[in-house]
Amino acid sequence: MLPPNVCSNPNAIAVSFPPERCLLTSPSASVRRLQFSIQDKDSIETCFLGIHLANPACSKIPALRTRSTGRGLRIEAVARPTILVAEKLGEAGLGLLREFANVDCSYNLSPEELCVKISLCDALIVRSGTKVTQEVFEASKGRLKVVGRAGVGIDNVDLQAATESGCLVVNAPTANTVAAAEHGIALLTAMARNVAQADASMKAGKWQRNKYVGVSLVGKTLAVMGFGKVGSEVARRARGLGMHVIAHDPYAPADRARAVGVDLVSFDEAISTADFISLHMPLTPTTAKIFNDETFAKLKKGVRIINVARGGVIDEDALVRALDNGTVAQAALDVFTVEPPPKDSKLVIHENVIVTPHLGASTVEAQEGVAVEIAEAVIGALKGELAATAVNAPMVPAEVLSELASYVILAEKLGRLAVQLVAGGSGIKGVKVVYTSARDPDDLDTRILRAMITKGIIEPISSVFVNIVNADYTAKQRGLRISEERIFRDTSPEIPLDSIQIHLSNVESKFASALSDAGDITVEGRVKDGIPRLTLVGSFSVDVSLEGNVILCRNTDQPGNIGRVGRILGEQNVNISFMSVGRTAPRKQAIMTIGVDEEPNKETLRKIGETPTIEEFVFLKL
Ligand SMILES: NC(=O)c1ccc[n+]([C@@H]2O[C@H](COP(=O)([O-])OP(=O)(O)OC[C@H]3O[C@@H](n4cnc5c(N)ncnc54)[C@H](O)[C@@H]3O)[C@@H](O)[C@H]2O)c1
Ligand SMILES: O=C(O)[C@H](O)COP(=O)(O)O
Repeated sequence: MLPPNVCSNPNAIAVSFPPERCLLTSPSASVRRLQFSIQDKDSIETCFLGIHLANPACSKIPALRTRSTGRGLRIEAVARPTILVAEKLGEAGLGLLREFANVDCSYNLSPEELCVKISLCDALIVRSGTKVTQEVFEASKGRLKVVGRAGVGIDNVDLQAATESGCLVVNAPTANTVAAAEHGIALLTAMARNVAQADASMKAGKWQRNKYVGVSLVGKTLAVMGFGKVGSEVARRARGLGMHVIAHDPYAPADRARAVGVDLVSFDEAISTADFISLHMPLTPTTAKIFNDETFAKLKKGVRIINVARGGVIDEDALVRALDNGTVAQAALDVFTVEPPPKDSKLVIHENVIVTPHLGASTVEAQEGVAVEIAEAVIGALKGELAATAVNAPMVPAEVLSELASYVILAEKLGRLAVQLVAGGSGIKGVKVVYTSARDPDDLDTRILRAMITKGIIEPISSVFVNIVNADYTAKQRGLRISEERIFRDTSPEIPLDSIQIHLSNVESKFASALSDAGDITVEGRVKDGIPRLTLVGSFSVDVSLEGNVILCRNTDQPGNIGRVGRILGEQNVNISFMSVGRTAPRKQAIMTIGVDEEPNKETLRKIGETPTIEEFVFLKL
């Protein structure tokens, strides 16, 4: 049995053993070390099984993940992730999740129970009924990587807390649009014809034909507040009912509205001219209680209101007053400030109000669609893919990501390298990134590169985990100003980038030769044949693959230097993977860049430092 060595995560065991014990071979590199990160102790058997079955195609087995490191190929056997589904989800989505992960469907958890469970989960899927608060992120202790909102509204997820903890939030924004729009129309027509009240009356044994005379829709004005996905579908359907539709949305393009035969108007015009008002804006600090006493005072007397958006956009007490004084003739509500609303809610029991318990998205078709949409988004995010429906991270299309894949690695390694050149390792304030490219700036999305540079700079000098979600936030928190500059270079626009340069300003370097003429620590890299390479240190051109660890030495260019350093490394069994010499001129100042597979011990580094021809040197881990 292999000796387990328990690592810092209390839920994980890391087991390492030497190459000769490995049962795996790899097509691309020799295995030097094998490490299993097993997040759930109960899965150890499964992981070992996976290893015995492994063959050169091992990287295709989902439980095994290969990562190229300076020490060769690192293979990690990872336990299947655990996904907590905290609210009912369609079977098709659950099926997809179960193929990929351990799925724990636990509905109706109290906030305390959720906090206990979450520390054992990598992803959480909710609908609108679960509050994902800062406490939940804190309780997860960094394990929670993705929150999937099986629907549109993300007002029940604390996005700031998610971002701060590097947790990606994804939603399913399209699959319930039609269902919500249909429910809006159902409420509109039911309200106009008193369907719910008449039904209740008949069930109570009455026959009240005169009491339930309704109003017609044709020719009436409907104001759609929020002309997004649901709002525009409601508008389209209302036009089919012969209504005159206007809309208010400060962010919607007028031509999209015109295409549906709708005029975009101001908030005041919309609310003061409408016979019916249908709400379809999200709940945000700006829209919270946007319908209040002041607003109701501006409405056309006898207006009818439908809300299938969020309860919080209406001040519910003000609505009760407006209903009581006849300003609002009727309201049809699917959503409430507090859900479920209190049993004695004056709004719910009001005779001119019809209500449904947040059913907008609740059709069989919509729930199956939402379940698949969110399952795919969560699985993709757990695999490390950038989600197209990310709510708190830049959305980078898959094709852009695949095109930039090697540059993403380059960006992180350059950041990692640059920060290790700083004397003291902290106190960096200004980072300038210069991208040279033949592409038009609009055709080059650098957000992911900036995030990876930030990761490379911050992670070696802190315990913070940085990813694309929290990179900008973390940089800001640490007072790190990252500016970006594009330089046009007339190379092939087929290639997204020619080079990436990082400049750290106002810092001292432990390797003076890394300072450019302007006094900034400067490193530059390029991708050649898909391999990230270091091409400039300070003002010295070099050309080495950015793999493994690197020793930078400054010396006077003369015969014997390479041999001397090579011998010291060889004596300590440190394998040199590559070498490059950059010099200002023959026999003048030179930089020797040596890639090493192993990490030299202190004694080896001391010997290199004492070599008479070496003027300065630095060892950098990539
Ligand atoms: N009842 C339900 O079950 C149900 C189902 C689906 C969606 N919803 C809710 O409906 C709302 C709309 O969903 P969607 O998918 O159409 O979202 P969306 O993002 O496509 O549309 C929202 C629109 O509101 C606009 N908007 C933002 N602030 C505004 C403001 N101050 N005034 C006017 N418009 C503003 C935006 O520009 C956007 O066009 C969301 O709150 C969502 O949670 C509810
Ligand atoms: O925002 C949404 O998608 C709707 O309000 C649906 O919410 P639900 O998933 O809780 O039904």
